[in-house]
Amino acid sequence: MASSKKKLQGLVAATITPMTEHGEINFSVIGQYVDYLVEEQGVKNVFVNGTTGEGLSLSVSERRRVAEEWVTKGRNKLDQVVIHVGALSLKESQELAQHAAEIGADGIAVIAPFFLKPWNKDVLINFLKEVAAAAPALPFYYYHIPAVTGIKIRAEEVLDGIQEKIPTFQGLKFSDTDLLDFGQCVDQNRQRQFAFLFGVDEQLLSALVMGATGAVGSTYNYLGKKTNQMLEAFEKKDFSSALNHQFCIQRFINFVVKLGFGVSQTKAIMTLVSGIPMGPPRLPLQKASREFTDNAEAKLKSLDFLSFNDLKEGNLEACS
Ligand SMILES: CC(=O)N[C@H](C=O)[C@@H](O)[C@H](O)[C@H](O)CO
Ligand SMILES: CC(=O)C(=O)O
Repeated sequence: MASSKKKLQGLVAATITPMTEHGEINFSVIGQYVDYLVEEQGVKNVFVNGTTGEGLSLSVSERRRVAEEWVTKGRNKLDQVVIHVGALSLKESQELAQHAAEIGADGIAVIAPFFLKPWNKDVLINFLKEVAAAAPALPFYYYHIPAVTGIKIRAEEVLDGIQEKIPTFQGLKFSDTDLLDFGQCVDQNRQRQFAFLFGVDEQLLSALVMGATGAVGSTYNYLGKKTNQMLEAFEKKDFSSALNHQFCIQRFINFVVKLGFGVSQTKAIMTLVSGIPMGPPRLPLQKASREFTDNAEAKLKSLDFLSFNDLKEGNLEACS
């Protein structure tokens, strides 16, 4: 049985996979990356090899090595290391699940296979169940990201009765803007102690109202501190200040979304903010343009997300 001793809560950074200019994984900076998340962003949980980590663009052996590095470097520093083990091949997914258990990860997550697709809930559950069974002692999270997988089966349906099929089921990572579906996932499972992790960073406050117990996202790599301030304000029921924090985060995300925002841009922003070289993404993604990075940098500075020593009057749109 999965141990439910520690529930996954708070912010979870969807980790970037650092790469060299030649497209190889740069394992050497992961230790530094762990320290940065904990010390500078106050983020103590990670979600490895997901969307942001280009997990589906890595080979199985690369995915194993990346997972090992995070577990090893995160030991005694991070609270939880969750490994995304979803793949198109059930066999690969099971291999990765078993491996995650062997190396001492804290949980596994799986997306719906998206090439040959499960067309209904029962088939999707059967797939997830077979993966979960390969790591029978690890908490299992279903990763719902319909815009990317193209699998539109509502999360509320997937969760209905899931614990009977997958005893290790422990939560949902919900990366969609349908708050009706998300709210119903929470409402229909109130007695069950599941983790409800929201994955649309720019809308996290609305999901907190709807019952989210935590959040997994790409922006917590570099806006973790700011987002933690929002969580604290929400916790204290200071909703006006929580809203100010959310709006501040939205100003940045809205700005980059309009320029074109994805994993490549996340790599560029994180390199800029943390000083840790994340390198280019792997094909089919392409490196963010110089123009994007310059614009993002100016915006980060004006919002005070990046120190701006040469501006004496303070920045123009910083939020308190
Ligand atoms: C599609 C995608 O990558 N979503 C991420 C996690 O689920 C989010 O963290 C977004 O990057 C973030 O909300 C910005 O849109
Ligand atoms: C954003 C997210 O959760 C992921 O990269 O998988």
